Parts: sequence; structure tokens; C-alpha cells
Amino acid sequence: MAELQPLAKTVQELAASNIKEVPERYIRKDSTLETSFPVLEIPTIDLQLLASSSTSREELEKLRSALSFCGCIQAINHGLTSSFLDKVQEVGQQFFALPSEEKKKYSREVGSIEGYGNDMILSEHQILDWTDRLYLILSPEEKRNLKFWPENPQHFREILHEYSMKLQVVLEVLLKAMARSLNLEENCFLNQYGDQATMQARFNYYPVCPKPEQVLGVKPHADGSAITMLLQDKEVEGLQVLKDDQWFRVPIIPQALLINVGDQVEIMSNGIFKSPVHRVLTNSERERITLAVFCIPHPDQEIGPVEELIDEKRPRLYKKVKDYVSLYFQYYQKGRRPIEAALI
Ligand SMILES: O=C(O)CCC(=O)C(=O)O
Ligand SMILES: [Fe+2]
Repeated sequence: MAELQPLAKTVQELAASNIKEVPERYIRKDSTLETSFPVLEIPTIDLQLLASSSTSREELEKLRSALSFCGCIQAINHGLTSSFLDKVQEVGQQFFALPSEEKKKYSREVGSIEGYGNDMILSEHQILDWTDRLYLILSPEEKRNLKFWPENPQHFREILHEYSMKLQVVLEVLLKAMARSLNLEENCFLNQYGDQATMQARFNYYPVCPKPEQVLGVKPHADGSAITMLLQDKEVEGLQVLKDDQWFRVPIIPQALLINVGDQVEIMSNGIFKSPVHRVLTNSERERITLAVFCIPHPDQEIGPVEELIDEKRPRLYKKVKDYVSLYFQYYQKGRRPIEAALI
């Protein structure tokens, strides 16, 4: 990725300087930001029920229908206690509340995604997202770059480590249940996902914005992952999902994990499960912090539609692909939906 020089100021620094107007580089020419948006009814799924091998057909059907309807679920009973989720949120808040010089010890380098910084600038004309991020590889553990893992707040590292262990369990339960919901052998998605896959965490920090109707926290995109698990801010909304050409708000369900299909599972499921296009809005009153964890197959792992999901009624939609994330970035820069690169 050819990245241009990063900006001198993070968005957090910009927002703290009491500006009344937003710098030109962040302003969207998108009039859809000024309207109000309906709430999306995202099905709530009990992961405890899915984890048992005798899961009722009804629960599996609920999962299948949610993932083909809007591509996401609000997962509850996922095995992470509310006090532990509070801690995960707290270390995120504490990190972004540190002085700039302290956070900048973990700054990412130009051209690499890992570490602390603001939106990556890939072209002069790019309209920037109103957000700062801390991006960390969680697994496999030997790929972790601890130099980017904050030592302050004190328990940041151990809490994030524990979080990644727990999400690994959640991911397996989910991938198996997804296969069963389509009457497939339960390991068929898990096998394609592979045992060399990586989990990457992205803390997203959205400072308050003096002109929220002019900017986006994150521009519209679908995730290049297989699965994404999002721990939303407990109090501040902002995420929206595009469905049938309309934007919907994603409600906050305290203690739920918002889990969405990424492009790679859309490909594996031959388009049955949908990788939703989504974006983030900001507001002028309260900052918002979320933690997205992307689950991504190893670049050498070939992924493609499961054979049993291809037939005359539903012909093969996607090619087999490797290293989807690289493809993703090439298309993304051209302003196209990356998954088009995998269409037959
Ligand atoms: O912060 C959010 O609500 C969503 C962030 C997101 O879409 C992403 O990190 O890919
Ligand atoms: Fe996303």
C-alpha cells in the first residue's frame, strides 16, 4: 500500500482545539447525512443455544435468516461476563484519554496498519474519516507486535489477551452453527477459515465533531474479513447499515456483541450470507469508542463457495480466491466494492 505522509494532528487533537468548522479534507459531499434514520431490527441470537450439538432447528433457522437478511446479529449469552466487557471498554477509554505524547509511543509507521494513528491517506483526494484508531494483531500470538500494545493503562495487555481468547471460542461456535444452519457438515466453514487465520483488533475512537452532518466517522464499506465482532460503545450510537438502498441505525444492546458477516464468508456461502455495507456517523455531544475484531483467513488459504451450495438454482457466484485482503485494498482505493473482484 502506498501511503502518503500522515497528517500532523490526530482527529482527537483537532477536536480538542475547539474548532468551529471542520477542515476541508474531512467534508463529505453527501446530502444523506442530514436526514433521520430508522432503526434496523437486528435479530438477537443466543450463542449458548447454538453451542449445543442438539440446537433446535428453530434457533439455527433464526441465525440463517438473520445472516441472509441483514448480515448481522446481536449475539447474547456469548460467555463473556458484563464485568469483563466493561473492563475491555474501560481500557480502550483509558488509552484514548492519555496525553497525545503517551499515545504516540505506539504510533503506526507509514504504510503499515498496525499501531495508533488516524485514517490512512492513500490519495490526495481522499476524504478523511473523523476517527483515530489503535490497530493490533491479536492472533496467532507469535505475530503480535507488542511494541504497539499499550503498557498504559496497566492491565490493557492482559485484558486484550483474554478478550481474544474468548472471541476465538465464540468464533468457532458461530462458524459451526452457520454451517449447520445451511445443512452442511459443521466444519465446512471452519476448515476454509483455516488454522493459520489471524484476528486483528481495531479500537475506533470518534471524537465529538462540531459539524457532524458534514463528516463520517467511517465511510461506507463492507468488511474484508470472514467475520467481524464489534463491541459497541455502551451509550453512544453511530453505526449504520445499508439495506435495500436505505441507511438504518444499529441499536445498542448492552452486553451484546454485534457480529457481522465479512466479504469472505459471503464468498464461502455463495452469497447466501450477506456482508453488509455499513458506515459510522459522529455527533457534536459525545465521543464514541468501539472495538472491532476482524477474523481473517491466512493469505495463502484458498477460499471459495462451498460446493454443496452451488446448484442449478443457485449457480456459483464467486471464484476461489486467495489473499482477499490485498484484493480488497486495491478495489477499495478505486472506490469499488471489493467483493466484485471475486465475482465470476
Ligand atoms: O465503530 C463502529 O461502529 C464500526 C467500525 C467499523 O465498521 C470497522 O472498524 O470496520
Ligand atoms: Fe466495518
